[in-house]
Amino acid sequence: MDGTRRVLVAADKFKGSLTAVEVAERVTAGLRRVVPDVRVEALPVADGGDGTVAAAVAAGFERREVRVAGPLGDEVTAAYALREGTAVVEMAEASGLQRLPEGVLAPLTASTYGSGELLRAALDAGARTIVFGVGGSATTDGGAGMLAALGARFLDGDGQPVAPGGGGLAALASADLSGLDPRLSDVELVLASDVDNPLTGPKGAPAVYGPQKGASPDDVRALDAALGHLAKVLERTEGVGARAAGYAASPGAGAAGGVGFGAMLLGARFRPGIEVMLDVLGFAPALERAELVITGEGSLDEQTLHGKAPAGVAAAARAAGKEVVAVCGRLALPAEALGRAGIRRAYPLTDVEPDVTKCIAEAGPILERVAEGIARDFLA
Ligand SMILES: Nc1ncnc2c1ncn2[C@@H]1O[C@H](COP(=O)(O)OP(=O)(O)O)[C@@H](O)[C@H]1O
Ligand SMILES: O=C(O)[C@H](O)COP(=O)(O)O
Repeated sequence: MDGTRRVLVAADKFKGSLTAVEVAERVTAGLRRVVPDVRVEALPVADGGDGTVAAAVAAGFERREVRVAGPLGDEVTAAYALREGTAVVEMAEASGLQRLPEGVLAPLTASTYGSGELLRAALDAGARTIVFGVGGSATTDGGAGMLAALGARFLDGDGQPVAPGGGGLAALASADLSGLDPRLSDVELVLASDVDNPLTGPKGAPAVYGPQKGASPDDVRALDAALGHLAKVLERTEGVGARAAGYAASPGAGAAGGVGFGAMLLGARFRPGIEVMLDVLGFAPALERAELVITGEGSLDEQTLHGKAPAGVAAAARAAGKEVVAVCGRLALPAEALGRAGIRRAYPLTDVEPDVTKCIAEAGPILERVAEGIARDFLA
């Protein structure tokens, strides 16, 4: 060892103020100001939700763009990432809340059709493994739109396709999965999600995530019934049968408006999003080279402990015996909870600048000052 300090910056975005790439750049700049010869490796991370393709691209994947249907059917440009037969497909790129025209929520009509088109693009590109990162979606359609884009048919009593979105599933009379793209049976499909909710019920997708997509209590009841109905119709569909009930009750089926359920019908294996992404991004070898790991996200809170990126990074780093600190916009966890998660200390921007509006508007320069503090505490 030559005495040079080695740091790995593996943080998620600060949603609303900094991308994960910007977080890594700002932290690096702050560390260098105090310890000019510090060796910093940047590995922006994501947990399957928005920012997942950007993290893969930062790690060396090729960015590919495709025109697909947005949540309401209007065309959008969506990206996926590809490297050596592995594609990283981010559902939010096609069906995310940020893709809603004018940002107007559409809980009953938003469809995952475009996510199915993105998966098809990955198949067209020759992917053998597809990591399907979900979360941040505008949709609650059980993945029916996605399945339709891949060749399934969802018909009403008159034999006509049902209307797009979870609301349309109430009229579902029959389903036909025989036309699904045959290439799906030859690929490894991994469902990367940070939630373990089932499809329906009190912990299901409509009840837990419907309201943030604009669903009223009545909409939640309607969507819960519609997704339950989808599972029942699939139970009597050739080639699916009892598997549908099993998947509906499985952890992760309720991810991203039930797209987890649809992905399971395609043979997807559910894995916690941050674990999958750390593998895909090459975290383990980077970790080996580092002595200090800096992770983080916009808000370090109770949710963070439940499978969010910093918790996954800290768990892996602690298992390798590395010191972990975190940066964040706001901190809502006591020191003991951080300690249990393997985070030695958290550095919120609000410690440097108590005015939260400024912390968001001037997040970059403030984060640099926060990183200077980390350098003084751990590297000087
Ligand atoms: N620069 C910032 N300063 C203070 N708080 C921030 C800043 N950036 C983001 N936040 C807070 O973090 C929240 C986003 O949390 P984050 O952990 O990034 O995403 P998620 O919603 O996926 O958990 C924002 O709503 C805001 O409260
Ligand atoms: O990260 C999320 O937002 C959760 O996975 C829930 O997914 P959703 O918001 O797309 O329903």
